[in-house]
Amino acid sequence: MDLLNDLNDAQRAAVEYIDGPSLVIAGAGSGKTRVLTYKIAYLLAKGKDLYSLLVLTFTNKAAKEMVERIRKMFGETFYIRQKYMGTFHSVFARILHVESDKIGFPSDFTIYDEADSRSLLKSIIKEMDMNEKVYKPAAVHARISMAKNHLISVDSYESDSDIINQDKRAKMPEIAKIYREYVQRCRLANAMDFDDLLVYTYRLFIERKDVLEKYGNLFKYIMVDEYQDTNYVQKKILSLLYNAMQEKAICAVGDDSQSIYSFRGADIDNILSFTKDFPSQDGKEAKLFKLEQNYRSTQTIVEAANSLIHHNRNQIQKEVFSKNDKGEKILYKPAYSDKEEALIVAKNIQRIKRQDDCGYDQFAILYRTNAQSRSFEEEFRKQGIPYRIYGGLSFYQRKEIKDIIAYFRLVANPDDEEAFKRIINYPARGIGATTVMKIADCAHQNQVSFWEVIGNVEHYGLNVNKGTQTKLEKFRLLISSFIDRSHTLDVYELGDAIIRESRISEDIMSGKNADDLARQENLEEFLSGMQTFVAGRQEEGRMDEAYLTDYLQDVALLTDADSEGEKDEPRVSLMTIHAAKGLEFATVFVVGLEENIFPSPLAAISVRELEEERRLLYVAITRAEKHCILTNAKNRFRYGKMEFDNPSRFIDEIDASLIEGGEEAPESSFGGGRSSYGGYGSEGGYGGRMPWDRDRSGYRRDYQNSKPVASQFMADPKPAFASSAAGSLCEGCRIEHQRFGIGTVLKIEGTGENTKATVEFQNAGTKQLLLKFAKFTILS
Ligand SMILES: Nc1ncnc2c1ncn2[C@@H]1O[C@H](COP(=O)(O)OP(=O)(O)OP(=O)(O)O)[C@@H](O)[C@H]1O
Ligand SMILES: [Mg+2]
Repeated sequence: MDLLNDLNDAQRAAVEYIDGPSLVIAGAGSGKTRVLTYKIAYLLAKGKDLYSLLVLTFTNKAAKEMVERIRKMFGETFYIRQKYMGTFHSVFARILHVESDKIGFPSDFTIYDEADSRSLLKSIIKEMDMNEKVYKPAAVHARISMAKNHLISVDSYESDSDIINQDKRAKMPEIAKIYREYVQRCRLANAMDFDDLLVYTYRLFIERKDVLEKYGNLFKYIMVDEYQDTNYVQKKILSLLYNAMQEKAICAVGDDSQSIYSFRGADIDNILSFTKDFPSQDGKEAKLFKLEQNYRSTQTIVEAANSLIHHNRNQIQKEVFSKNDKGEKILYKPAYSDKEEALIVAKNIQRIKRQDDCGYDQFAILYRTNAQSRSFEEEFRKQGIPYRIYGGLSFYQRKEIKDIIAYFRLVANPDDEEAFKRIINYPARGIGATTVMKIADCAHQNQVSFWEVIGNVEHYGLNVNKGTQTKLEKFRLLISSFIDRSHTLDVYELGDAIIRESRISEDIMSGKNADDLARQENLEEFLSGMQTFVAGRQEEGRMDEAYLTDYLQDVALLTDADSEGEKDEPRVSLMTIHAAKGLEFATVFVVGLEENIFPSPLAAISVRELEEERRLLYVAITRAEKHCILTNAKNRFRYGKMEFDNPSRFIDEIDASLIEGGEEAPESSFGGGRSSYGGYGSEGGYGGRMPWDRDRSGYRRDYQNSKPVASQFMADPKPAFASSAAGSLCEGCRIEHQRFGIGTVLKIEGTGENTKATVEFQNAGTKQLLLKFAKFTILS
């Protein structure tokens, strides 16, 4: 078949095998996702209906890209509805919206996002008179989420002594109680959190064999991307569906070296037990395919990534090679400070952009934690480099947008407690916190929703004065009028009415400062997003379906990597490595490669966690097609104070012959090369010898054999930076400052305690230093 000509033999074999279960295990960039895409096309060409394919991708965006590719193969007129293609959460939310009444959940349920879940937990913790400092909502949520993803119900949780003991050790013995209340409150609000979308799907399939059978008959093929990151409940759901299929066919693709979600319950063993979990019709094992050629990256990048991952003991051995160009070495650029790190990245972006004549969208900055984006944002803004942040606060998480969406949610599902609390007094309508507390009490005593209470104030004995009662009634009428219109207006028209009549527009449009303008832009962006949604529906001829819930579902389930934002100009992408999974960029910067950041300090305690951190770096490096640049900062402002960190041990683990750089800027000041580098970590005042300071790749060994030019600096190892050197400072001296890096002294003024030096730093501009406090060493 022509279609398959642009696949290699191994990929082609994997695509063409459609008669039973198969697993493709292969390294990064070897075409796993491509195999799935072509397999869909292949099945369609063989006459299968798109509806009969269940395709689970890691992001909604990935699903959309698959559809686009298939469209290209079949011609633009090919009409595709991607109802059963998307993330586990979005596909099963779609199924639940049709079927949830069969397990006693009204189908217009709301989806609580992470913020809603935490806010509800916060209320519960407060109501139960527990200490919020001990019972941190995020930590409690993580525990509950872990339980749900392992299908541990409240009852089993309570009666499991291991779990209870763990909670006791974590000083949160009452989590079981919170869990119980949380589940009840979600029920009462007719809401499901993210984990519930999986848990209730599982229950639906267990409790209603007829529903399971329906989907078992419908699906002719199941495909799963990134299988290594599936968790227990996901595997269980797949397995139920699989067993219900008439002809059993599933294809999962994954890479155990890229399993990076165990903190969310992902189980790397799923990939190992796949062949057992999904036996073929005649009881045989699933067919295993291996892909070995990486098409994404240069040889050097592939080899560097391989050399790193080989340090993991628990890894399936596999070959990955590239026939692309050898390419440049991995560039390693250490910086003095986070500020300088951002500068180095910006400079290299400009350099490569000129050199390769490419757009800003060819670059990605990948970091371990979201908080690290700040220094890059500042530098990029200063230099006018357009960028976009994925993650952190995604568009739909911003306050003004969440407020508007809360109106939508309440219209779709008036029992939604979190939405109710969010807008009962926004924009301000004189309904204070005390009133809300009273409503909450009343609702809990009577086991009804907030909305039910304000609709029947007297019946439930809500104790508020006449004035407040009038205000509540006005609010109720406002929302009711939207509810009435929601049956006739489209989402955009409804949004427009809500924004005007609730007076949100007045609130947002009146301000004139920069923040207000940003909010106004967001509001406009939001409205145009709704227009796009409506237009899409019209195009598909689906104006009749209840699409307010659909719209809300789309919005609630957007993942970090899904948000696209303005497409007007190419931008540098900034994101966490977790969000970058499956993506590729011509140039990738992996930043913040420091002990205490990457590997994360928590990971240092166990081999298992350390291996996961290593896989995370493997994922990061393998996103790069042509250039991969690693950076770290010796000094970094964190948690409000200056922190000193050694370079990440992972840098040492990459085959040294594949890396260049590593010298301090500028290159000549320390005798060059990487030799100067180890001096900091192994002897300086803020490092000392670390257990992992092995003499392996050459950094430290080189250092020990070489005679550093900066002998003054090295002669005074403790502390490495000292103001005692100030006595011999002269104009024209070159110094290395702890924060500002290398600079030349222009002028010295004053005497004794008040001596000041004016120093021009290479990367931090000109600064005046009071020598008494300044921390620097003299270089020459
Ligand atoms: N046979 C091929 N010919 C040309 N290009 C290919 C071929 N196979 C894969 N590619 C390209 O190589 C890149 C990587 O492929 P793909 O994203 O499918 O890999 P992957 O195994 O899913 O990677 P990851 O593990 O990062 O998810 C893509 O740009 C893809 O189009
Ligand atoms: Mg992939």
